[in-house]
Amino acid sequence: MIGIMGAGAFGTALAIALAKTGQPVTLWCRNADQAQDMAKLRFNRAYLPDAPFPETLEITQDIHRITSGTALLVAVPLQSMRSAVAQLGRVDTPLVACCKGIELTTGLGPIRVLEDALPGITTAILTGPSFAADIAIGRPTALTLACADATTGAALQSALTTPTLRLYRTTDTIGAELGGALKNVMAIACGAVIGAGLGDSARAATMTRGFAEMQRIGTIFGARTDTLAGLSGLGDLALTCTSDLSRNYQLGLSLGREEIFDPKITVEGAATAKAMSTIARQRGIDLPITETVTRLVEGSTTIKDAIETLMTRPLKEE
Ligand SMILES: NC(=O)C1=CN([C@@H]2O[C@H](COP(=O)(O)OP(=O)(O)OC[C@H]3O[C@@H](n4cnc5c(N)ncnc54)[C@H](OP(=O)(O)O)[C@@H]3O)[C@@H](O)[C@H]2O)C=CC1
Ligand SMILES: O=C(CO)COP(=O)(O)O
Repeated sequence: MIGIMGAGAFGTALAIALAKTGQPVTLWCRNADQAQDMAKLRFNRAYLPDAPFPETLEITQDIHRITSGTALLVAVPLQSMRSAVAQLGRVDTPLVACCKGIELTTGLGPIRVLEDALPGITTAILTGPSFAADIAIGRPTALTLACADATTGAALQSALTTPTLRLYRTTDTIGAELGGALKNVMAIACGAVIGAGLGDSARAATMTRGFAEMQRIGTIFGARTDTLAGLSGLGDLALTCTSDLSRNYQLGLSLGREEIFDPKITVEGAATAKAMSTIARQRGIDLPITETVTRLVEGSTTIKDAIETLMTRPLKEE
């Protein structure tokens, strides 16, 4: 049995993809009304209405039903993950973080948050370019499974791969965490560029210089360059900086157009930009795009001023 915590878009999509292989999957939902609705309708009306549940997908409200088995996938937004997993109690299976970001209060990524919240557990992260809707309807998708322990990583890779969901494995958990976290910040920046009508050339420049920031911070924290250039880094950067389906990109579009954005929508890059800007200021790391996104999101700069600031920085080598 594979357990999944979080019945939002991503948790539900993974549950459907894994259950389609015929194995038992248990999806835990915190909301009683939503759980009953899903059990009755056999689809997730709130988050993924076009994807019916396979027979082997069980909905539960009993958290103890997901604490053992082959793996427990944690698919809740990063800023809520610590409080979510605190409810689990004893866990007898590897925990796989299925979220992207840097925790505002600690500066930690998903794996480190899990290990901090539940000391002694085995952890991994599943990350890379994929929209929940694509995974749920069985479109081909490739993701990175990062686990510090190579043997556990290989077992998880095998358990979580399906005919339409292909996993590559790595032991570089830092690289996988940082790539997934920072690409969302760059997606906000690219959305803002397009939203403000600055054009595709400016977006390409933002993506490329954003990737340079990802490499700069990755080097400092010990990420491997091939991880950052892989699915969890460059791959996800390419997807979310160019697709209207990305919520981070959509927030950027709204900022660029000076429109209001619905605060209930999950946008991991906003808090991550702030967390990373704090780290960069403390450690003297130059992250101009991340800093600009932080300031745009908090409303302390305008698109016009932000562009002027970025374009008039001292000239340097690439
Ligand atoms: N959607 C996508 O295409 C993809 C998302 N991801 C990542 O997956 C993670 C989750 O995103 P996504 O599923 O899209 O988000 P959604 O907004 O679709 O869903 C979030 C889910 O988490 C639940 N939740 C929030 N806080 C808690 C908590 N404290 N305890 C328990 N459950 C909680 C919500 O419950 P409730 O409804 O009751 O609020 C909801 O079920 C993010 O890090 C995102 O970056 C990764 C790849 C693709
Ligand atoms: O992470 C994602 C794609 O890989 C989903 O992107 P958004 O969270 O921006 O919608």
